[in-house]
Amino acid sequence: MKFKVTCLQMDIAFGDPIKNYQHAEKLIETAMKDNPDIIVLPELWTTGYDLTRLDTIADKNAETTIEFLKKAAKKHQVHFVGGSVANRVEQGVKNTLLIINNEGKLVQKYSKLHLFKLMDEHLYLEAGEKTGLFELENRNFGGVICYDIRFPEWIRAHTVSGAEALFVVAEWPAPRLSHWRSLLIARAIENQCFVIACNRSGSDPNNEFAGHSMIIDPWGEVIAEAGANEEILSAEIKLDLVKEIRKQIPIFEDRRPDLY
Ligand SMILES: NC(=O)CCC(=O)C(=O)O
Repeated sequence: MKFKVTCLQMDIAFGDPIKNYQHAEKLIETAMKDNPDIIVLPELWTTGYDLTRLDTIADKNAETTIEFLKKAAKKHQVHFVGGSVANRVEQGVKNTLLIINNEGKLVQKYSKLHLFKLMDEHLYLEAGEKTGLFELENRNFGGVICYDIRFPEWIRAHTVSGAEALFVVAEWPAPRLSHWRSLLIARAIENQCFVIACNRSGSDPNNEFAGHSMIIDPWGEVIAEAGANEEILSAEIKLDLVKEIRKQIPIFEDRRPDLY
């Protein structure tokens, strides 16, 4: 089974959800010319990292963003790994990834587990509590957010539970581009899974972002990589390759969870 996946590596207007919805809508229209099966958006794409103004700009229960994505999913009959959104819930604001299927149904919400202190997330956001496992067309996937990729045991929790591809949504700054690339390739090799990673481009008052969204196969080969600027990046992922590679080097059989 194969899926065409498309990352919308977009620039994000700081603290301006209306502008970002309009911009995303245009990018989705353009991306659809290539007939993708799954469209991926970056982390916090409606607000950027405007954390001090979350009181006014966070999306209550992510309702507006869910509606936006549901409408686009139904119109274009495409699945969305709909990036993450500043999601106002009872306990505070979470950084929540939204998965909407091509019938316009919300199939999963995953809130970022590891908050990134270097960008003050711990001061403004609440951490999530469960995995980002989800199913589309009866295949198993995992979804995580940016800093989460520094925690191999968290990614492993998704692949031992059956994920064949890992989606990563991010706002990863340019000075750590080499970490971004190495960590994503390592996660693909050690988990023998596809990695589809959508970063943002552009800058905000505090950071310049790296771009370089990547689509990596389960052997660790980069099958598509964006540059630093805004770009729509697509590739086909053939999920049967996961089984082949896991048969060739059977790390899931050989690991020793009795000792570690
Ligand atoms: N938005 C993030 O989680 C950024 C993570 C990051 O930059 C890192 O180095 O890790």
